[in-house]
Amino acid sequence: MALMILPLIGSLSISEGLLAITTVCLVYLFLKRFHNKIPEGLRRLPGPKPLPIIGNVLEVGSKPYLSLTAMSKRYGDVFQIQIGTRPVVVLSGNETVRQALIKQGEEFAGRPDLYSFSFINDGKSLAFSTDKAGIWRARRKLAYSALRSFATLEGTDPEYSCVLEEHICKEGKNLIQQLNTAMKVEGSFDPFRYIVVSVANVICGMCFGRRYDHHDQELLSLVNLSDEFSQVAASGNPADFIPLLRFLPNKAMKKFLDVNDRFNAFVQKIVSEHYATYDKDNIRDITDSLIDHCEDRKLDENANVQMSDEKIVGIVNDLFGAGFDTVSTALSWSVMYLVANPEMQERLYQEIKDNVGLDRTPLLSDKTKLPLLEAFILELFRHSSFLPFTIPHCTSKDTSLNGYFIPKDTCVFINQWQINHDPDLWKDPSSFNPERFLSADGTEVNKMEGEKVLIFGLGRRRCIGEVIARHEVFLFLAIIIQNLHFHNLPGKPLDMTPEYGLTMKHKRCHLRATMRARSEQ
Ligand code: HEM
Repeated sequence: MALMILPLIGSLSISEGLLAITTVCLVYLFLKRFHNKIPEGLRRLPGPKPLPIIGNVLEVGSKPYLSLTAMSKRYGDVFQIQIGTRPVVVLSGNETVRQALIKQGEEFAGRPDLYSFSFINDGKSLAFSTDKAGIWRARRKLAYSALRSFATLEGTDPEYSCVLEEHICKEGKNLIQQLNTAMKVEGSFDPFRYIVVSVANVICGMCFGRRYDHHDQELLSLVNLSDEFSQVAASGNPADFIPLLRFLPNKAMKKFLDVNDRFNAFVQKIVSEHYATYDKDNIRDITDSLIDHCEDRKLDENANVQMSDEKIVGIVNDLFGAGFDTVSTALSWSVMYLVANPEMQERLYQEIKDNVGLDRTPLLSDKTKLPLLEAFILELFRHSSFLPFTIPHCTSKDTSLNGYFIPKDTCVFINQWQINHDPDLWKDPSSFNPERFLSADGTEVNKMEGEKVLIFGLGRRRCIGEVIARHEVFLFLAIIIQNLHFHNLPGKPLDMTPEYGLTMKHKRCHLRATMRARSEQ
């Protein structure tokens, strides 16, 4: 750039040159000042001083949930960092996050235009794309109602209250068999490898009307790669903020692109098969119902929003993707916490034995009879905070929070981990203690305490799969605790260190399980 300017300077006199340089500098300073102008009565965001080009990347480091929590102690609930050259506002604290996402929800509901997001679902993702508010709202409504109606449909077996319960119970029982066989054949198993297929089958059942064998190579190679997706899609991925990094060799980004391509091709193939066999009078699953919606063309008449067929049917891609990785991560962590807390594992088993019995599969209607299990799940969400940040948000207009000015189009990180570990909200936050959620006599879950746990986001962007996810985690866990006793391999201590990503996972490891003996039953 400088070399291109030199010949021009050569044709000027020294005083003309100085005048030109001074003018450029003054214009730059004026624009900078104008750009950063803070409206009267509001304050400039606090935060660490950024370095040129890289900003605060070094301070943020490889565990942003910890470094940004530490920064919130110094700078407060609303502060600004710079990743590369891009300013990012970080929100912490229960009250502040509720104020932003609920009371000022409209202003904080956008998504930033991040480089990595443009590859997810070919840039047409419901969760990650920068769709205009009207389009996003219409798609979200469609996704939510498709999900709800296909979860609550009557199942094929009257034993179950709905098709979701039927899918989970059948997959849960099958999972027990798979783990039992793995124990007999190999003597140990990698819990995530089996859990992820069972969970994927529940969402596949609803979205595509099919399930896959635990040894289906196509599904296995796809769902077992979710770590690579999660690492790049996480808040604070430098390639999203420092454009130069996109052109340098980047192994994680290459794998991310590959996972996205394979994922899109997998879903696309199923969608094409659905188009070929679509019958208006026999809507088989969520994919059919979305195709049906395109055929009818009665899209959100009130808002008068028009969307392409691709954007409508593409919703199934988001539901499938969001539906298996999150829930299988939660369940895989659950098994780790059971092994790390053997007494708790035994108490949970006793609770199921005493209140459900051992002759039938636990059902959703058993929830109120199993307060310790419910408390365990809440503590699992809180302690692991395996979704440490929500998906990044973005401001839709100039706004302010706690008296600080935040311009339009600012990228916003919501630190869920900080809220779940805030000593002002939780007694001894670093200890794993499900009892913190139980009433004094241990018979009920304290709902108010439970609502303080932040893992599904809040407000307009709150997870649309929350109810389904909570049902899945509860039922799968009840079934596996009723049937199996988990423990670690002798001489192999558990490694509970999370690996940072959009969903944080524990390191892949091998565990053992013994079937609960008949005499016990
Ligand atoms: C334990 C399991 C789950 C957790 C912890 C979880 C958490 C989250 C979080 C934190 C967000 C982002 C909220 C924000 O940006 O503020 C989200 C968004 C989303 N989730 Fe979930 N989720 C789970 C399961 C599911 C399931 C089972 C589905 C669907 C079947 C689902 C579908 C979605 C979708 C479509 C969005 C995007 C919403 C939007 O951008 O408007 N999630 N989830």
